Amino acid sequence: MPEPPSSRKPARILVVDDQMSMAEMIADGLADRGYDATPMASSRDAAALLEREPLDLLVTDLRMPRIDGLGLLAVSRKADPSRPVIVMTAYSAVDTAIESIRQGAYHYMTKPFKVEELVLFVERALGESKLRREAVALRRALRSRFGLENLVGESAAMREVGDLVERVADASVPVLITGETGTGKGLVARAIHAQGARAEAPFVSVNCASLPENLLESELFGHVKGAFTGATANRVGLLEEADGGTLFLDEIGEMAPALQAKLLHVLESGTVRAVGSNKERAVDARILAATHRDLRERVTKGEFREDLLYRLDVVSIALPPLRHRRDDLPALIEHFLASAKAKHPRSPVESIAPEALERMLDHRWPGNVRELEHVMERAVLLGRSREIGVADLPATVVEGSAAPNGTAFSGDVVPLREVQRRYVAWAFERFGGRKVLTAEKLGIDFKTLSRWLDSGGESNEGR
Ligand SMILES: Nc1ncnc2c1ncn2[C@@H]1O[C@H](COP(=O)(O)OP(=O)(O)OP(=O)(O)O)[C@@H](O)[C@H]1O
Repeated sequence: MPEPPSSRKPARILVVDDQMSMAEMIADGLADRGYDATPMASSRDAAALLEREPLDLLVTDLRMPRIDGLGLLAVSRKADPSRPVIVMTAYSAVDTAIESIRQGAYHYMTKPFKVEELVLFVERALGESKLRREAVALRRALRSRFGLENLVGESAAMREVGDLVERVADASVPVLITGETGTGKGLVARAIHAQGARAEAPFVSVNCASLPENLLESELFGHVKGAFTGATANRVGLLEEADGGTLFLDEIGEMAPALQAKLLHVLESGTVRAVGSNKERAVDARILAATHRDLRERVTKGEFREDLLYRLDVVSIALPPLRHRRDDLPALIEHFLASAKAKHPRSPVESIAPEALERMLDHRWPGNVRELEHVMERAVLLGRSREIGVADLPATVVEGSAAPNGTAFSGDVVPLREVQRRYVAWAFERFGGRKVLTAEKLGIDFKTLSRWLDSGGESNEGR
């Protein structure tokens, strides 16, 4: 596709009419107003030019030998669908002119017309196509910053997530994104927004757990002056700020019941009422919500409204914990290694040693992708050599890989004392029977450790 015109260069316009004098007259008129206009009588030559050159606009007669105006319109649209085309027609051929609009022409002018009239439409068409091009460029930029390509991971689970994001992006339905902390819920929300029809409109995000109830209420719904002490002016809420775009409600599970009811009202009525106001205002914000909680369980406990859950859970995207998609680890490690290197260009780190990689592959990653991101950044920042070694990894990663059998949450429940005994024995073994190191790592003193090991758990510690 031809490049959009630079703002300094005059727009290039091709004027085609089989009567050369007519084409010239119009081109002269346009040139007088600062356009770079070329007259042409042969529609064949014009077609070749339209295919080859980054022209900004086409003005063409409809009735012409060989390739007529509709033909030229088709050629132009194929070469550059965003290039506006204005057709000229005799009064008797208005039907064809209307057909040309159906086929994508911007406007038709009935002959005879004044050049000033044409100039008006040329200006408007060029303005609109510039805006469209800018919007496309902006959207592309947004997509590359927040789009799907930022969701690293080729595991079946992540491919399914990517697929769902694409399928729901353009719809305006709410999406509920679930998953443990750090699994990428925020990233998925941004990708849905950036991928969809609302990409150019605002993406507004709020963490429902971070604010007390009354503050969150006025953040979300806005307030009018005097609604409460301190409300010294009207304030537009986030729902309205996100009008036309997306509102991302993170940690929705923490929202207080009264606010849940107000949010449900917004979803049902498409209107919002600011705190202290009696006026409902229409609002069109797409709601994306995320939680690390099991909302169904919260519903059972009476802590979350079932009707709101149904409204939010039109589509849900569940992000699996990282330990359930270990296939993604190598790609994620590489991704974060590259981004950490870009952030810390003075670091000598280039790669990761096989042993360190092995430890990372074994780790349970309770903090999921966020934890991995931090581990990589730390290793790149602190690393002194080309390779990240085991010593560059935090103790949690190095030691935490093999959870002691006694502490795995499965099977029979055993008394805490027994868990403690088994854990201590496991740690002792892990540190090669070195009592001082084991005691230090467990955060207990040497004597306590000895008692625990000697008594097999019959310690009177803590009694
Ligand atoms: N699949 C992924 N590819 C690349 N980066 C990811 C991926 N998943 C998560 N991240 C990165 O990990 C970090 C944590 O992700 P995010 O904040 O989206 O998680 P979250 O599930 O919303 O966490 P929380 O529940 O704690 O808010 C971010 O920096 C994000 O960019």
